[in-house]
Amino acid sequence: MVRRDEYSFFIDSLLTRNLPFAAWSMPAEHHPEILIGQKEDVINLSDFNKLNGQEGFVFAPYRLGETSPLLLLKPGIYLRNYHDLQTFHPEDLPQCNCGEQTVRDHFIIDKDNYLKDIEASITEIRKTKLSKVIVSRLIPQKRNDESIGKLYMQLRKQTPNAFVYLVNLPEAGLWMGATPEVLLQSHGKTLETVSLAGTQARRADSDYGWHTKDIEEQAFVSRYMLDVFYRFNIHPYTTKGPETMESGRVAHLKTSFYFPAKKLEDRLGDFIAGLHPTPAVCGLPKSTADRYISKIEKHDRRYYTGYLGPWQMNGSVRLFVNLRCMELTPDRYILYAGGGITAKSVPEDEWEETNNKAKTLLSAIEAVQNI
Ligand SMILES: C=C(O[C@@H]1C=C(C(=O)O)C=C[C@H]1O)C(=O)O
Repeated sequence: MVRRDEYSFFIDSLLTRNLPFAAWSMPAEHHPEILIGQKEDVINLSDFNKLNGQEGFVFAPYRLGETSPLLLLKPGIYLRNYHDLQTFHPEDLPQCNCGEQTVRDHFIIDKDNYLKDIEASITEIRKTKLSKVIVSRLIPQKRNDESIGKLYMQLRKQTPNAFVYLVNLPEAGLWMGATPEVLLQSHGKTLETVSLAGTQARRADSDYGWHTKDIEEQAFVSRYMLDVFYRFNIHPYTTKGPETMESGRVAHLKTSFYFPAKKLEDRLGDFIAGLHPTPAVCGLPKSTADRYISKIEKHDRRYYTGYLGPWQMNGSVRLFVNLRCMELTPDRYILYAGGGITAKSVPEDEWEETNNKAKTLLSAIEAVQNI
């Protein structure tokens, strides 16, 4: 058996036992990592700043709520490469008594109503203090009896430059995604955070030019990062970008910010609570945009535009914003996609942008359904 088949079989065995786990691979790294636990290893944190002093795999929602708690899977069985996977047998683990997944309603907006919402958002931006808001929608896709392990392998193969994950946690459910956006990542003694915004379809020739709308939108996010740095007394720092970053079927504008980790020490949890949600997924001014999102979006974002990743495991932090993701229900995949609306937005283009963002996951689903 090739390694990929073994790994997909491994994932399917964990799912059969309904075990809580998080599987992931880092951008441009090919080895699999997986953390497996039991029900009691999943803890529910009451607030974003409660991460200080904790360790494990974090799965955080966009907004804290009863249906979407902030979860941490504590370090239990941690496998870090193919060799670890080969020597471990999920068949030996007991079935988890984690309860069935809650069946939820998902509000699916049609194109006409989405375009109307984007029009309304542009009008709101022109006449109020709101300068940018991220509006999102859900895209359903039929789930047949394909192997989820195979689907995860397919997504890993198609998007090697993303943080590709599959998470199964009681209360949150089953989620998969391939996100390009770093929230906070350590490189030895340095921390990196990123401002990512502006989207266009990926080009075969990689010869990208950017419109003012995208350049401004990304600059808004960078500006916000600097405000947070100021509040946490982070200086000096270095920057790289803005530069084009390709991911899946789209490309974005990205600036990376680097600073010494010792600037934060035991305040890392507070820093994350200060950053999240960034204007890349919410808008500006942040609280006005957040209120507007509650009003305009008829669906619950749950973990989409939240963040996830290994937190303080082996002393490092690798958190990503939960984009290009979907919730797996027994009969449907529910994809989440959105885009930043500014005064210069064109509704039809925004609709297309969400379609382009969803293509990464849709093409992986199609590939495994057509085997
Ligand atoms: C909101 C999403 O992506 C965010 C919005 C972007 C934009 O508006 O151009 C670009 C990257 C992300 O920060 C999404 O993928 O759903």
